[in-house]
Parts: sequence; structure tokens; C-alpha cells
Amino acid sequence: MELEDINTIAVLGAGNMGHGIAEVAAMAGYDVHMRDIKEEFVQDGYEQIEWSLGKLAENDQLTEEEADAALERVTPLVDMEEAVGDADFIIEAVPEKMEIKKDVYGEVEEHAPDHAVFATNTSSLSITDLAEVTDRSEQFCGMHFFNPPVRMQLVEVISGAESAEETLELTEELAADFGKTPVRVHKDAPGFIVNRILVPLMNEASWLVSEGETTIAEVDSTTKYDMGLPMGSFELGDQVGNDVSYHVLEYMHEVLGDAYEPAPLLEEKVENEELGKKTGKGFYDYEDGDGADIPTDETSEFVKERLLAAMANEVAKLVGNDVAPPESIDEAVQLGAGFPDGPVKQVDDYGLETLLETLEEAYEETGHERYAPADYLAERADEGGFYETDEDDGVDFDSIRLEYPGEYVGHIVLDRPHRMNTISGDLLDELSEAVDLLEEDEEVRAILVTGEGEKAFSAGADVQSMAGSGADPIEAQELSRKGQETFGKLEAADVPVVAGIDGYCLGGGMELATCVDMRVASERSEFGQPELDLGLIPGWGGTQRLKHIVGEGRAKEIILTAERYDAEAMEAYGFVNEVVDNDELEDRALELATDLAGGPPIAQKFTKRAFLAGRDDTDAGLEYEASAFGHLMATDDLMEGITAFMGDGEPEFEGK
Ligand SMILES: C/C=C/C(=O)SCCNC(=O)CCNC(=O)[C@H](O)C(C)(C)COP(=O)(O)OP(=O)(O)OC[C@H]1O[C@@H](n2cnc3c(N)ncnc32)[C@H](O)[C@@H]1OP(=O)(O)O
Repeated sequence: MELEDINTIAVLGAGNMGHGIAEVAAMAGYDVHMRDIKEEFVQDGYEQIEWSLGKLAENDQLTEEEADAALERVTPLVDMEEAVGDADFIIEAVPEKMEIKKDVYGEVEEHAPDHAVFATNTSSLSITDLAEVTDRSEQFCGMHFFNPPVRMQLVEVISGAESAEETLELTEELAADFGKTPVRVHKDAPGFIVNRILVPLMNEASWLVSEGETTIAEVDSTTKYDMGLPMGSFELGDQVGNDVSYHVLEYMHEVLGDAYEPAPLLEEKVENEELGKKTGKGFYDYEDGDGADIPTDETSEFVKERLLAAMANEVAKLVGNDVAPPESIDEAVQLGAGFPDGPVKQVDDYGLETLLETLEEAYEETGHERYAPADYLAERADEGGFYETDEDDGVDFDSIRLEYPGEYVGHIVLDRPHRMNTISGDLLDELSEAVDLLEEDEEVRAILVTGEGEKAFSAGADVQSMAGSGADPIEAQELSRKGQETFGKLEAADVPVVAGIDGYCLGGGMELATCVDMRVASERSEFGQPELDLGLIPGWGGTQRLKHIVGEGRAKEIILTAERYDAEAMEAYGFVNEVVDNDELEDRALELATDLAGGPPIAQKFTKRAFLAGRDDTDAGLEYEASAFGHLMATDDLMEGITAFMGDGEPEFEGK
């Protein structure tokens, strides 16, 4: 079956995941049969979809008409035959109990057409075991959505022992058609990718506290503010539900052995029914206490090393057993768990040899199986990391992308869409290197800077990682200088620089945009310097550079009020050169950069330098201008420009 042959999708289960998946499928234009065992369950799911579509429309992520049309496409049903009788693709999202799922498949098999593909949305059960209940194990695979499906980008597409390649490819295409990012899990291993990394990580944290090696505060301070994960490890456990992590671990323990024995602390939480947010209490108290109140200054290198070592070991088992390659693991965990950097990159950066030693020492000390290093870990430690290092290709960016869309334009894309393209120290390093590369490249005569995705050009400095390191005033001062200097490179670049701004352009993101020569923004963009609201000041040049664009009065207004401004207001303030329709932003920004790239390189360089030279001293600027004017007289570009003018043609400047 091809993707075009899929018209009707049956979603079995109208609970949290089921109705979310049904909504995503309906938004992508499919007819959806959403089925549950009781009328009230399907109605409840249907109302949730209606509410969620309404919210999306309210936030301009859909038009009212699109929301209405999506809802129209969902048919709530109780009868199984009606639900699956003419379905081309069936996504099962019933409770995570093998017996329930098996019963459902028995019934589905009776009524589903022969061509229909079955996909199970499970986070913990074996795809192979489930497939065996059906008569079509080749037409069966896992399709693991993350909660809530409408917002989460990742879908793990999991191969059972007998899933046909065609089934897996079709499921990936369908996930992509839903607007999601599919990541292939090549083997049916417990936890697949994301849970296989997260759950043992939470378990290691619990073991360390159980054994009196550290405290919950230290672990969460380290995970959130040193490792830069979106939440503390225990905070995450409370969010996921301690019973959920515990059951996943029990399953891993049963299938994979003692390395996955649940920690006593976790067991205790489950016994006491302190399951996390949903029961009001878990590792933190959400009813009578302050919830997850995590200190920024209790980070511990010991904890970091143990957690990274645990993560490195899981990565080794996944990669070594061909469950998934490093790139897929990083992509899945970034999209599914919001990690700023993928786990493989994190452990590679820390040093596999060190982490291997950490495991070996801990294994010797405690004898616990969870510290037994995987063979593949030792192998990769010898090679210097999980990622193959390509020696010919010296440039390897993670937080940005460098593209060459043609016609002398070098395009820098801020590429952390899962974190609103926030700017970390690593991103600054990469940006600095990218500007150097583009400046050295004779084939680049203009630079375009944009942010990946539709939400943000950049929401500014990564506040979370800043809170971790910012406790140290010297480090914070260095970070400020680094940002000032990096953005300053764009300002001082010899070639024109354009920013294409779509979405939030806040804080450090706006300071970056301040350093380009021209700014094109989509209508939906929002600007601001919110630093004062955080008790900070703009530290990447904002107090000095913004005034040169909008004047001191407006600059003070923007910074002191910390308000957000829409694109039109920023155009009126002179910050944005041009506001365009949302859909046109990308093309228009590239068009402008391409136009500028066709200009006379030497005259452009001198113009930019003259502006900078005269910024604080007009006489110096005038002197520079006169001298540049003189130099230009002797260039081929001048002759080319004048000849083209006289002949009514288009000049072709060569920068000579
Ligand atoms: C020297 C330079 C200094 C600076 O630049 S200081 C930073 C200045 N920037 C800010 O203060 C902006 C902070 N962010 C916001 O106000 C909001 O966010 C937005 C208006 C950008 C978006 O709001 P919404 O659409 O409601 O989304 P959401 O749930 O708030 O954010 C989505 C995820 O993005 C993370 N995030 C957003 N901005 C930052 C940031 N600047 N640093 C770190 N994370 C950020 C959030 O926490 C959350 O994450 P999760 O989904 O894991 O909850």
C-alpha cells in the first residue's frame, strides 16, 4: 500500500494518547474513526479534540475553518466493525496492558480489511509479542507518539521481529504526513530509544540517593543547571509518574536483567503512592510544598559523571545491538525529551574514556550490575566516541546549520527549534566559526541568518543553562563578552548580513538581529528585550547597539519596559526594514540577501566600515569615507557599474 491509498485511519482508544493521535490525523486531512469501548469515553475524547482545536485556532496555529474541518473528519464510534471495517491504517492506543491489547487485536483482526496496516502506540510492550496475536505480523509495527501528540514532534517507528520494510516505510511516511518527525527503531528493545535513555537515567539518580551518595536537590540541580536538561531528573520522574517509570523498569529488569533493578527509593515512592504530580506528591510536594523547587547552585561533578556514565552505557547497548545509530538516538531524545544536545553528543563531548573508567570503578566498588560496562562502550572509547570523526570535514555544527542556497549567499540557520533557537555558549562558538568561514569564502557575498521552525528566530539566551553557570560572576562576564564579540563579527563582517525573522525575537535573539544590516520580519514576529524582567540587563550588546538603530529614546523604552512589540511596531521604530506575510518570509529574506550579494563587494565593505568608523566619531567616519571613495576610483567594479549604467544593463561585479 502507498501513502496515497490511505484515506481512513482508525484510532482505537480515545484516552489521552488516542484522542491526541486522532486529532493529529484529522488535522492532516484523514478521515478518522475514533473508537473506545464506551460511548462516554469516545464522547469525552471527542470533546477534548474540540477543545484542543479551538485552542489552536485561538493561537492562530489554525484558522477557524481548518479547525472545524478537522473536527468534522473525526467520527466517534463504539462499534469495532464500524471503526475498522473500511480502515486503511489502524493505530491502536488502548491501555498499556498486554492482555487488553491482545483482546483488542483479536477483535480487530475479525473486521479489518486485509490490506490494513496495524500500528501500536505503546511505550513499553513488545511489538513482536503483540504482532503475534494477529495474522499479519509483517503488516504490524510500533508507532510511539509522545504526550501530548499535538505538540510533540517525535514518533518512534519500531520494527517488530517480522515487520516488513514496506510497513515501516509507510508508517514513517504517514508520521511525516502528520507533520511529525519519525525516528526508526530497528529492533524491538524495551523502552525503544527515549525511555531506554530516560528511565535508567532516573533510576541511576534514585540509586545514588538511595545509597546516600547524594541528595535529590543535588541531582536535580546538576541535571537541570549543569547538564542543561529541561527538568531535574526527579522533577521529570514526578511529571512522568513514578509508577510509570517503575513499571517500565520492572519490564526492563525482567527482559534485560539486573542492570535495570529498580532503586529502593523509587520502589518506596510507588508503595507509598507518592506517584508524582498526579497524586500531589512524589519526590516533591505539589500540594503542601513548593513543588519542584530546584536550587541553581548545588551542582555536583560526581553526580554528573555517574549520570553521564549511565547514559553512555545505555547508548552503547542501543548502538552496539543495532537498535538505533547515534544520530537517531540524539534526534529522538532531543525531540521526545527536550534535551538541548543529544545524549550521544553529550557523552562523546564529556569523553567516553572517562565515563568508561567511572563505570569500571563504580562496578568494582559496588558490584552492582548497572555499572557493568557494555563491551561496545569499551570499543567506542578506544575510537574516541560513538560518532565517527570525519577528519576531512573539519566543520561539524550541532546548534546551527550552514547552507549555501546559491547565488553567493551563505545561510546560517539557528537550529535548536525544540528550544526556541535559544542561544547557548556552544551556539555562540559555532556562530563565530561560521561567520569566519563565510567571510573567508570568496563564493559568499552576503550572509542570511534565520531560525529553524516557525516559533522563533530566537527566544534569547538559554536562561536555564545561564542560571546554572551564571551563579559564577566571572563566568557570566565572560559569556557576556563572548556574545558581544560574536554578534560583533556579524556587524563588522565585510559582506552585507540580512536576518529573516519569523516568530519570537527576544533578548539575545534581538541583540543578534541588531548586529545585522537589514531585518525582514514575518507579520507574526514578536520582538523585545525582556532581560529586566529576569533581573538582568541585555548583556550581548543591547545597551549599546540598539540605540544606533532605533535611537536612544526608543532603545531605553524597549529595554526598560521589557515589553513585547509586534513586527509592525518594530517597523515603525525603524528596527525592521520590511514586514511580509508569514508564508513569504523565507523567500523574501533570501531574495534580499541574493540582491545584496549581487552588489559591488568592495563598495559594500567600505560602506559598512565607514558606518562603524563614524559611529562614535563622525569626523573619523568622514575621513574613512573620503579615503574609501578615493580607493574605489581604481576598482574594476566602478568601471563595471558605470558601463552597465551607460548601457542600461545589469552590472556584474567581481569585487576587483
Ligand atoms: C544576554 C542575553 C540574555 C537573554 O537573552 S535572557 C533571555 C531573554 N528571553 C526571554 O526571557 C524569553 C523567555 N521565553 C518566553 O518568554 C516564552 O517562552 C516565549 C514568549 C518565547 C514563548 O512562550 P510560549 O509559546 O508560551 O512557549 P513556552 O512554553 O514558554 O516555551 C516553550 C519552551 O521553550 C523554553 N524556552 C523559551 N524561551 C527560553 C529561554 N530563553 N531559555 C530557555 N528555555 C526557553 C520554555 O522553557 C519551554 O520549554 P518546555 O517546553 O521544556 O517547558
